Amino acid sequence: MAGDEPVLDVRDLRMRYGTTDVLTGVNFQAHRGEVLALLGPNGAGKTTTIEILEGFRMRSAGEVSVLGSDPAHADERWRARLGVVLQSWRDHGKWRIRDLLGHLATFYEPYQKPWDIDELVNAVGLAEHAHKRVNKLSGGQRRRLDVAIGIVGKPDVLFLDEPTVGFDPAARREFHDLVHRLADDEDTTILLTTHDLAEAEKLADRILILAGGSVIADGSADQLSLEMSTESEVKWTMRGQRFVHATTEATKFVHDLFKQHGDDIGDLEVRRGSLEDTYMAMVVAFESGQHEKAAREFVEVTR
Ligand SMILES: Nc1ncnc2c1ncn2[C@@H]1O[C@H](COP(=O)(O)OP(=O)(O)OP(=O)(O)O)[C@@H](O)[C@H]1O
Repeated sequence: MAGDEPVLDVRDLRMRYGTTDVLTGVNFQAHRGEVLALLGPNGAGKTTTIEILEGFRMRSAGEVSVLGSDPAHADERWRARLGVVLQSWRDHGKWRIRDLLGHLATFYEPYQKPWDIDELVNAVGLAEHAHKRVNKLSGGQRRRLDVAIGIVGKPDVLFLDEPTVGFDPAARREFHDLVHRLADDEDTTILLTTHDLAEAEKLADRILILAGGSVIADGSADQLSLEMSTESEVKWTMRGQRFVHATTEATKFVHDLFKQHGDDIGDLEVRRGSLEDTYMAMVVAFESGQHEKAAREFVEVTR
């Protein structure tokens, strides 16, 4: 695979369950070391998309390439370059953590050098539980183990389906550091789904919003915020009083504020609209567009 070829290349991907079209033409690419967050309402088709890319589910139509191969026809060597963290992992209850990870690592050995198990157990924050049985772990610790299982083979591509559900704030922060480390130091390409928009904003180089069967937005959190002209919040103090103003033109507003009040302004703070504001605006705009379209079509049909 050439260096500049996309690691993930999805063109006009379609998926139909029975008579229901869930994906109606999904398009996106990802390059080496990029972190993508796939967002969208419940039932939008995020897990379906990821499962097709993992080779776990056959698509109805479209072209998909992962690491230069079609997941529907890829071999063991290809699979060994993939890391997968599912929404819930199968039960390995009786295994001790260190033994389980060591055992799983042997599957990757013919193809590439897996993680050193002690280093891995440390990286996911399970060092003090390494000799415990899986069924003795708490929910959050289980999830950490899921992540360890997903990355034990040092994958080139990592798929994470809602990886931090059940994590406490410390585990969440450790996990974010781990994702940055994998992307920056190991050049791992990462596609994750999450409903935690602050997490997506923190982790992802690019955000994809899936709605109505296709990708309705693709860009960095900043780009999407600009596209939707999401309002920023400007806060300042003046003569002992606090002020707040919401504006889509924060720079101009601050400039005018200083022109008018100069040195009287103190404690100035500008907060760009969060990804949550942008996401909500985009999904609401998309859904109201869909309703209008459906209403127009209804009028046309009944005319
Ligand atoms: N095996 C299946 N057979 C029939 N329908 C399915 C199947 N799997 C998923 N679906 C349907 O496809 C749609 C998309 O499901 P999917 O799990 O991909 O969505 P999602 O975006 O991951 O949702 P969530 O945010 O709730 O996890 C849903 O309406 C779901 O009911």
